[in-house]
Amino acid sequence: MQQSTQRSAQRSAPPADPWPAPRFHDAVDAVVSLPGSKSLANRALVLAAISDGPSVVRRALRSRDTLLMAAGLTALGATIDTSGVDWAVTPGAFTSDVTIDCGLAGTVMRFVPPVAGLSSGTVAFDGDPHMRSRPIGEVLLALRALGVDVRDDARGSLPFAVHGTGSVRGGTVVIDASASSQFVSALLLAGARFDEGVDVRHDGKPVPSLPHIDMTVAVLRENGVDVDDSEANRWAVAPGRVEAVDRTIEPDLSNAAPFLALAAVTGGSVTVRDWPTSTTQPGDELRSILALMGCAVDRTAEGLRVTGPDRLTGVDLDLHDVGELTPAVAALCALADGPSHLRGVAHIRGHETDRLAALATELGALGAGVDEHPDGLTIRPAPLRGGVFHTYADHRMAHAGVIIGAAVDGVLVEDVATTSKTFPDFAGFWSALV
Ligand SMILES: O=C(O)C1=C[C@@H](OP(=O)(O)O)[C@@H](O)[C@H](O)C1
Ligand SMILES: C=C(OP(=O)(O)O)C(=O)O
Repeated sequence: MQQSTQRSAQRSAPPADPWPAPRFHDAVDAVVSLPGSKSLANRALVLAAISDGPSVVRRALRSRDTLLMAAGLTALGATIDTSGVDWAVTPGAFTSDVTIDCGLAGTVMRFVPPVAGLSSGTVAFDGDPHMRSRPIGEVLLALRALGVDVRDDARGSLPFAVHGTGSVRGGTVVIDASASSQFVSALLLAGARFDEGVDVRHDGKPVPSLPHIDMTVAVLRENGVDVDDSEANRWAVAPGRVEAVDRTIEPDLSNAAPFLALAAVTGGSVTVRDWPTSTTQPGDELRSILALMGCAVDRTAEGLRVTGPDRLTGVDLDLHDVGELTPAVAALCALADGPSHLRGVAHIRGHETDRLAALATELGALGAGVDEHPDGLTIRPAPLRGGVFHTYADHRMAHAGVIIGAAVDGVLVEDVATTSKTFPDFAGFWSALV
């Protein structure tokens, strides 16, 4: 029987820890409405806070990362009403001395400091313990080169403080963004409000997650900002106003990965409602990845439907552009009928945890053959057994764990609540599909 799941608020009791991942013995048949995109929501919030009028972020995602972003921008001086489904944002004067908690949100740690440069107060940044080892140094160097006084303990990481003067000179800056596309997005998002705008050039190994920079460019243009991205590895934002934001947030297509994977591993069918026909979200790439693994992928009147095959095919994939999909894809590879090679994702060692090491350890502990390479994984499926799947405070490791648990008896996912980073009540939502 087809199950339709539409949940919007945190309403379940806190999940057990470790959490027995639901085992799906039958082919799933479900239609789901997923919460909004973290990447789109946090870009919209930043632009709204530095825009020239009252804004609204519709169907905002209510998750740890977006609430941290809202709290950070509110601390700076914006007014953000997060009480409803649509969040009203009113820009304000940025004048206070404040401390901003980045949690484990890359978008908060990278996107807010350039905005803080526009404040006349001192803005201190810190976050979760692991956040102190996620890369940010290139953004701090860039801000200094653009005229911002940034003080840290010389390690180029959290904690640091931006001593704003109320304006940022801006201009041209060369950075090495090979560790994260968010370095570039951060400078572009605030760049129109710098006196000279900003001209960012990348010099280094290829920038990962380039579609996320394209997303940044697209949302800037939607809000009236003039961006020149006609040359590879160079993005120039002209100085000017940012128009008020009125944007409906699309469902998070990267967070669709475990749900579509559920169809893939059970040989069933999952439809994600409201899958956009055109999008800047890199998660849209799931359509081709799942098709390569043998799934049928089609659009229906309701959304995007994935139907799993009898047996999943192993794949050889370069995930450089879509690194955040790696944990879910790796879990699928461990359940495929042949070996897979995932490449091009050295940078995900700097994500919420070292995802390559974590995946190799956790999939390996359940019986998969996994070789860890500097930039990827080779995964050789083998009969898997139950056990505790550790998540290292990483929401996408939890997604990998529940995918394995759907197909293997006795998998317990440690700290499944870490999924609240980008998905409210993930465990309740997932359980409702059994
Ligand atoms: O700009 C964004 O919203 C994101 C960019 C990517 O970061 P990296 O370039 O660090 O991979 C992605 O992995 C992350 O989940 C979200
Ligand atoms: C890398 C991710 O997050 P962040 O925005 O914290 O970098 C992610 O969500 O996979």
